[in-house]
Amino acid sequence: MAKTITNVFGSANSSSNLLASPQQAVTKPEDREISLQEVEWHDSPKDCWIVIYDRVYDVTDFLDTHPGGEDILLEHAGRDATVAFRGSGHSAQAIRALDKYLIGSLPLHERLFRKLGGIRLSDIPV
Ligand code: HEM
Repeated sequence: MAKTITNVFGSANSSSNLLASPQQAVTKPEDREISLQEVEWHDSPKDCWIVIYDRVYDVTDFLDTHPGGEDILLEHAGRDATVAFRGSGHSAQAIRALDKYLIGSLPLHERLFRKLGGIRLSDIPV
C-alpha cells in the first residue's frame, strides 16, 4: 500500500516523491494551490487565467488559436468558466487539451466539484 507523507513541499503518495530530496521534489502543476482571489487578477489578453472544474488554467498563449475564438475566453478571464466550457459541447480532444494549460487547483474550501482523490475532468465521458 502506498504511504502518504506531508511536508512543506506538499503531500506525496508516490514512491518517486518519497525518495526525492527537497530540491528535486516533483510537483504536478495541479498541486499548486491558487485561490479565486488570485485568479481574478489575471483577467486581460496579456494574462488570462480561467477556472474549469476547480482547476486553474493559464490560457494566455491559447487565445489566438482557440477554435471558439479569443473573445469567449476573455469573457471568462479571471473567473470560473466551467459551465460555459461544458455548455459549448467540447470534444474529448478539447478536454485532453486542457492539461497543456493547467497551472494549479483551487484550495479545497473554494472547490465546487472536486475533492481530494476525485476524478479528473479528462476522465469524464463526453
Ligand atoms: C483551456 C480551455 C479551453 C480549451 C482547451 C478549448 C478547446 C477547444 C477546442 C479544441 C475546440 C474545437 C472543437 C472541439 O474539439 O470541441 C473548441 C471550440 C469551442 N470552444 Fe473552447 N476551449 C477552451 C475553453 C473554452 C471556453 C471557456 C469557452 C466558453 C464558452 C469555449 C467555447 C468554445 C466554443 C463556442 C467552441 C466552438 C467553436 C465552433 O465550433 O465554432 N471554449 N474549444
